[in-house]
Amino acid sequence: MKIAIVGTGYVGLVSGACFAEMGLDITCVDIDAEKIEGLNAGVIPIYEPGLEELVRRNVEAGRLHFTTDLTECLPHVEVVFSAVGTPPDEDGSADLKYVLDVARTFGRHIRKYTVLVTKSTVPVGTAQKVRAVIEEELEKRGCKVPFDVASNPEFLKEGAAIKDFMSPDRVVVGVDSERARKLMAKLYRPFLISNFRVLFMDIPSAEMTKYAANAMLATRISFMNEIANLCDRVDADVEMVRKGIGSDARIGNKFLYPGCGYGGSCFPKDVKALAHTAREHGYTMQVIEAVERVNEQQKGIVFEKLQTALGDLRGKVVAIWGLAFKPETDDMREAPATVVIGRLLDAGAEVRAYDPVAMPESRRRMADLPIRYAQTMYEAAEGVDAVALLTEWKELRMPDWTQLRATMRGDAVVDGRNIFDKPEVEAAGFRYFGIGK
Ligand SMILES: NC(=O)c1ccc[n+]([C@@H]2O[C@H](COP(=O)([O-])OP(=O)(O)OC[C@H]3O[C@@H](n4cnc5c(N)ncnc54)[C@H](O)[C@@H]3O)[C@@H](O)[C@H]2O)c1
Ligand SMILES: O=c1ccn([C@@H]2O[C@H](COP(=O)(O)OP(=O)(O)O[C@H]3O[C@H](CO)[C@@H](O)[C@H](O)[C@H]3O)[C@@H](O)[C@H]2O)c(=O)[nH]1
Repeated sequence: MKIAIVGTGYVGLVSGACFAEMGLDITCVDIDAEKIEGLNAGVIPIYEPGLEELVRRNVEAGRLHFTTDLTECLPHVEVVFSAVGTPPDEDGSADLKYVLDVARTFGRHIRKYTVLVTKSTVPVGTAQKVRAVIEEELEKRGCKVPFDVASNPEFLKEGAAIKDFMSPDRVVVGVDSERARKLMAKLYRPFLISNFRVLFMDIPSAEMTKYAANAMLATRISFMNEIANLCDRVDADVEMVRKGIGSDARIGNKFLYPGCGYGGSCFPKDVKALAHTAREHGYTMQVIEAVERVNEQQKGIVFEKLQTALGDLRGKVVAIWGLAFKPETDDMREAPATVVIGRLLDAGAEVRAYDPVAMPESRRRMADLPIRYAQTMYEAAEGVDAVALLTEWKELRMPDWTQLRATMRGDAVVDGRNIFDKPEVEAAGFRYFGIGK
């Protein structure tokens, strides 16, 4: 089966490579000519474990192709996945410009029955808009080509994207025709061969499921961050509390880690977009709006702890360990590091930074800021007053505290992800500041 995937970002490229691995013939399409040129030359535009090898293998096998022109492959494919970005607009709503652009091209050029599947995260009601755009284009052409639209939200996590795509907990598919349903079932069968967990539903429910899932996960994080902030004030240890509640099967132990706030290209934008959809329908989602407010506040927690530790920050030097919004990615969209670094510099502090993979991205994103990058976590910490850990990369988890104590000027360690052993850090002569522990 031949399919096209439009948008060659985290979702599109991973989906394309994984479908190709299952033996399908995939064409990945992107309007970014530089990206496509790079991909055709074997350059992967993002850091995602395992992706480079997966792409190379499938390109070599002749199953994975890259182009800037959707119209070129459209006559040959049965399904088009739309995995373009849906960035937040100024009012928090999802900007559907790219999604509707794809629909327009689809409507202008299809010649036979094809299904347009939206994989991007889009607000409930988007499929109707997509369908209307396609119908409008077909009408302009004066022809009646059969087509279907479908919703197939993606649940992969960056850093574990291939594993998540290859063995998903479930696949959610919103359809309104039997023909599209059969096609989608065929497409996903190889991924779920021993336990078919494709949940078919109506399209609005599928669109809504994606936001509900992200909002629920974000809610757990903001909830735990508030519990941690209270633990700080009453001398309780949130790590004990986390274990205590996570062992209740009704609660479960995942996504209960307090820290310096959630970042990334999804939770912040999707929580805002859900709240916006609700308001558009005359309803205020109070829990969801509070989740976002708590997160905004939490992104400042490391800065506040540095203030507590160091007092006036003017002239103080701080090492930032970890810049990406989470480990195993170079993505810095909405990363807490951007907030902490901005506030430190505004307060007159000097910033040294180290991240195993996100430094090129950080240099690009914060090009105008006077950040000094280091080659190792130890180099970043030389002569500083405090170190602050923001991303729990594996290589940052077991520092040699004795060595650090000898080379640092000050004695403050702010653990924005609660990964260090407080007694061990204190035994080496440091003052330890965790999040609720
Ligand atoms: N990043 C994730 O982990 C993740 C996970 C699940 C869902 N999502 C959702 O999937 C969607 C894509 O996210 P992403 O992180 O992969 O985005 P991204 O920004 O990494 O990639 C989007 C790509 O689409 C391309 N594009 C835009 N308009 C186009 C057009 N008309 N034709 C061809 N290409 C076009 C851009 O050039 C870009 O390369 C979003 O809606 C996001 O919310 C993301
Ligand atoms: O207990 C936790 C778990 C996560 N985080 C933070 O939450 C953010 C998001 O992490 P994660 O969910 O692992 O990464 P994403 O790649 O953003 O994935 C989320 O967003 C994607 C895009 O919609 C969805 O597909 C995924 O299912 C959903 O987990 C990161 O800043 C994490 O540090 C916490 O603070 N505490």
